[in-house]
Amino acid sequence: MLLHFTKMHGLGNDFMVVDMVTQSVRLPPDKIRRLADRRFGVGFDQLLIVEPPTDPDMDFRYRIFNADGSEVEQCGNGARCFAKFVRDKRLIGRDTIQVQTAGGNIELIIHANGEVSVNMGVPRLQPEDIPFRAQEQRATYDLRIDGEEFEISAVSMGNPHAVIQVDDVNRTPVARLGSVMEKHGRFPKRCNVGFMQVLDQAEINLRVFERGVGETLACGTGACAAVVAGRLQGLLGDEVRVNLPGGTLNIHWSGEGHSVIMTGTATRVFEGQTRL
Ligand SMILES: N[C@@H](CCC[C@H](N)C(=O)O)C(=O)O
Repeated sequence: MLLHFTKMHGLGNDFMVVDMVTQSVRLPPDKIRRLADRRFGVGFDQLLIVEPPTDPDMDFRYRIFNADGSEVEQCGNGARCFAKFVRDKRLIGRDTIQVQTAGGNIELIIHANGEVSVNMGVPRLQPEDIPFRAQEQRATYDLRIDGEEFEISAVSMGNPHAVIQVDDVNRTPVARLGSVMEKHGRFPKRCNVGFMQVLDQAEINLRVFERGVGETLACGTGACAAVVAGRLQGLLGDEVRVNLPGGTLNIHWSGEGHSVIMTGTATRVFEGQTRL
């Protein structure tokens, strides 16, 4: 059976996007892992599936699978690519698109310059909603990783994130700390781990070790979580440029109870088909 797909990326965070509105294929976790393999398969950080919605008020259902085959709740860079994909394929004619995800409903807005803004919803900060094991909600928590003490923030953007402030992202052992932190017992569903260097109130550098993938060139939900964590600590303002290894995202958040708005590019790389 032939599977048609589009290879896309958001700042180098790359995706295989599959339209399951017009085709129907079964993709169990072992197949996803094989397709994600960068030597033997197509190669991607996440597989994005476009499905008809189960909620009549939504335009599409958006499902996300990490390279390790696990289904996850949210993907910010993927959401921008999702918007470009459904417009380019003429699955919708509008520039504002309502999408249902396992991490909550999101709104995608395609701008005239091709950039996409995503209303990522209100970040969840209560420990049980992240989920994170703690007695009460705080801006930072102490955590022991590999025998060292760290101050981390815990934020859900639909998916769970830990954010750690560092002096210099280029001198941070992201793979070593990220792989331990991802599986820390206080995050029962594991977590994505962001390492944030604050440059000033309006700009940060960020590297993210993603759950189920490893370090990626960019993470949209990670950028949102870092801005939320930084603002809650009084380090950042409402409008923040987030520099990731693959490029820059603009994040707007005006504080607790408000939605996070992410704006950035979405790029199509090629169309492909593969035999399953
Ligand atoms: N690349 C993403 C996040 C994808 C999911 C994440 N790895 C998880 O397991 O939650 C983004 O751009 O947000």
